Amino acid sequence: MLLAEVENFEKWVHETKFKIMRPSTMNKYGVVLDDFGMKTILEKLMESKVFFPEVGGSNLDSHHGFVLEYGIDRDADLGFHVDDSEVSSNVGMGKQFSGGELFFRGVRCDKHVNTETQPEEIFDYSHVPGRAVLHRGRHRHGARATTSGNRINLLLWCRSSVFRESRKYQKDFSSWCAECQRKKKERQRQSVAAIKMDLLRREGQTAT
Ligand SMILES: O=C(O)CCC(=O)C(=O)O
Ligand SMILES: [Fe+2]
Repeated sequence: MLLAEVENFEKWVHETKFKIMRPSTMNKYGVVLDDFGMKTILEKLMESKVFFPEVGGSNLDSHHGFVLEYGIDRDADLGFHVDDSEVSSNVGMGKQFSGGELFFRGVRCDKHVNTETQPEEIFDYSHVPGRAVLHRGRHRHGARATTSGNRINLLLWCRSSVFRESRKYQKDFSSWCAECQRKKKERQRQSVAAIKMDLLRREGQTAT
């Protein structure tokens, strides 16, 4: 039913040449669900989530919900990005398609968003219609080209104003940014090595 609504809406937009807001600057197609009466149901969906508390997942209080369509006459793929969300839900809605795999490449804070991907962070996923993928908004990802058929997805970007406010005063995001975590471990390793060196040096001095 939702897909029929989306199709009708797209047809109407095409026929009337009506200018609508697309879900984000990355999409030429796709519709924002709040625009056709789905605000309350999306709020309920968002409130039911308690995943990813380290990125505000237990304090979600606003959302951006939309449907995306890929394939011939629609968008082909989606470039590498992070979402403007704390937690994102991505539901595969069909239809018949090939291609369109999602690729994930590690969670990053603003400062480290363009840093190298580590081998263990490479994760590709072929979306199955009817299944939802839930991920941190800061988990870098993209969607490969849909090579045949139509791929349609329901996206819900969930945000937490409390998390966003608290983030302004922090520098270290090692509880969720993999690069902050690596840097912190490296600092700890260096400081342990320096202490060991110092102890050895002092032991050497007392022995002579
Ligand atoms: O097409 C997809 O499955 C990915 C969509 C997405 O990542 C987004 O809209 O933020
Ligand atoms: Fe995304």
